[in-house]
Parts: sequence; C-alpha cells; structure tokens
Amino acid sequence: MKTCLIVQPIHSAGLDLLRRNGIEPRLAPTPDMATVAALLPGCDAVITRDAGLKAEAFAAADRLQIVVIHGTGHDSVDKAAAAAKRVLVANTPGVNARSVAELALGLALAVARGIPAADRSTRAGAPGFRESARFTELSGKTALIVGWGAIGRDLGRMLDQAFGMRILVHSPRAPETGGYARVSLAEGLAEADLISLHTPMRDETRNLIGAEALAQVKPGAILVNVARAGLVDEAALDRALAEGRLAGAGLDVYSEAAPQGPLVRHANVIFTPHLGATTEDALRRVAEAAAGHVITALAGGMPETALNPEVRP
Ligand SMILES: NC(=O)C1=CN([C@@H]2O[C@H](COP(=O)(O)OP(=O)(O)OC[C@H]3O[C@@H](n4cnc5c(N)ncnc54)[C@H](O)[C@@H]3O)[C@@H](O)[C@H]2O)C=CC1
Ligand SMILES: O=C(O)C(=O)COP(=O)(O)O
Repeated sequence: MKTCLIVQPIHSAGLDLLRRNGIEPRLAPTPDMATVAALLPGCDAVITRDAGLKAEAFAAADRLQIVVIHGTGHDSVDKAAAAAKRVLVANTPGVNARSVAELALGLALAVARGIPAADRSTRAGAPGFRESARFTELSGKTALIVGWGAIGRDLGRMLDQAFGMRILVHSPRAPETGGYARVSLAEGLAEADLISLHTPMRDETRNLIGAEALAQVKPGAILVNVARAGLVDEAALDRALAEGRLAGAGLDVYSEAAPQGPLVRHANVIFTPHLGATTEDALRRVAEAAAGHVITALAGGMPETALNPEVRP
C-alpha cells in the first residue's frame, strides 16, 4: 500500500480519490515540520498547503517520490532539498484562480465602502456612522493589476466588465495583456484608484510595495494583497495609512506578527486569514487536482505541472 502524507487538511474529495487509487492518506495532526518529519518515513507522497515542506522534513524522507503543493504559490517548499533527494515537486496552478479573484473583488468593495467598520458600528449601536461616511464607487475608476496571471486576468476582466474600470497591467513578462494598457509600476501606482497584487513571491518581488512605491500612489488609492505577505513592507504600509495616503487596504496575506502589530489600529485595513482559495468549489477542485498528481507520479508518470521534471530523467 502506498501512503500520502497530508500536511494540512484538504477536501475529502481528494482523500477519496487517493483511496480509490490504492493510496492511503496519512493526516498530520499539526503542520509543524518536526511532526511532519516524524511522520514522513514510509510515505511515498506529500500534499501540503502553505506550511510547505522544509529541508528538515526532506531529510527524514526515505521513499518520498513527490510533493504536491495544494495551490499555485510554491514558495513554501524547499526546492533545493527536493532536488537533492530527487523528489518531484508539482503544484495546481490556476485551479483556484476564480475564488481568489472573487475575494480580491470582495476586499476592494469592502474597503471602498467600509463594510466591516459599518458592521462593527451597527453591532455596537454607535450612532453617526452613516453621517460621517465618505466612501467611493469602483465604477469608472482605474485599477492596476500587478501580475497578469490566472488570478490577475480574472480580476481585471471582472473589474472591466462589471464596473467599467480602466485596467492597467504591470506584469513585465506576461506575453499578453488582453488589450489592456501595459505600464511600469511607477506609472500604474500614480494613476490607479485600486492596486491589486497577483505576482508570485520571489526575491525580485519582496517588498515590491515598500516606502518608495507607497510614496508614488495616487492619494486615496485602495491596496489589495491576496498574493503573498512578503510583497508588501508592512511598516511602510502602516506609515502610509497613518499619513492618510491610502483609503485603506484589504489583506488576505500578512506576516505572522501583523495581527498583534500596528496595522490593526487602522479601521480601514481589512484582514482575512488566507481565505482566497477557501471556497467549497476551489477546495474540491484543488484537492482533486493534487490527488491526481500524486496518483500520476506514483504510477510512474509525470504530472503536467511538475516544477522540476528533470529529477526523473
Ligand atoms: N490568497 C490565496 O489563497 C492565494 C494566493 N495565491 C498567490 O497568488 C499568486 C498568483 O497566482 P496566479 O495568478 O494563479 O499565478 P500565475 O503564475 O498564473 O500568475 C503570476 C503572474 O505574475 C507575473 N509576474 C512574475 N513576476 C512579476 C513581477 N516581478 N512583477 C509583476 N508581475 C510578475 C507572471 O508573469 C504571471 O503573469 C501565486 O503565486 C500565489 O502566491 C494564489 C492562489 C491563492
Ligand atoms: O494557491 C495558493 O498559492 C494559495 O495560497 C492557496 O493555498 P491553499 O490551497 O488555500 O492552501
């Protein structure tokens, strides 16, 4: 019997698919790497989410053939350790894009209309919220999409088709922009009323939105980050918010320290706990796609989305 370690819970549809193909899922009780390393000996495959798989866990692997990242971003898996152990790494790109784009849209609207603050005020029975509210429409305004991939494209089209927004695209390597204007980051920041981040986390994108970028934003812009925490310098964002340079920010991803840090004092910052792909629809699709990659690899095949196919000549 082959075994697949499930580092963080996934939709039961993926677990059922594994079992129907003779692969036993083994569920880690917690995703910390010491626990994962203790469970890895004897496992043929791993499915992991944002906890990834780190070098200390790879060190414990004795028959591991494939690690599948449940999702798109693969920054959480140690690729060098995988290569050293000749373990395939695959992800499920694009499968969750619609859910993530919908959350980005939701965060943009929630900031634009102060929905969480309005809810808190209503529940507290506090008077005067309506009278003091000064919010804005998205319609007819300009959106900058940073990273024109599966999610950025989906969001850009929704903002265009549903709100008539002018779409600017900053994505240096994207082959096409669907006819929308391609801009430098500085040009986009200067013009956009909504800035939405959809690039992978890499060395080159770390702190992409830092003090320099935030000094260039159009006053009153909204920032949405549903990509990765490291794209935004949180101290610089805190200063920009304190100085009133932004209307607010919607953050699905943020540093571990953020919920105890200065950003929470801003009522116009909305946090969601990495919920972009957490819909019944996306969770089911991604779990099935991840299980499919495990089944393919353990049968001797190459998953279409393998990130390091060279480990198996
Ligand atoms: N909050 C959540 O639950 C989720 C977050 N994500 C994050 O969103 C990211 C994007 O996801 P997808 O759109 O599916 O990926 P994708 O790979 O389809 O698109 C990424 C795009 O970013 C562009 N890009 C790369 N470097 C860039 C740079 N320096 N500046 C501007 N653009 C750059 C690429 O050319 C590509 O067009 C993922 O890497 C992941 O980190 C993805 C899914 C769920
Ligand atoms: O796809 C991604 O990169 C994500 O961040 C979503 O991850 P998840 O499927 O929710 O574990």
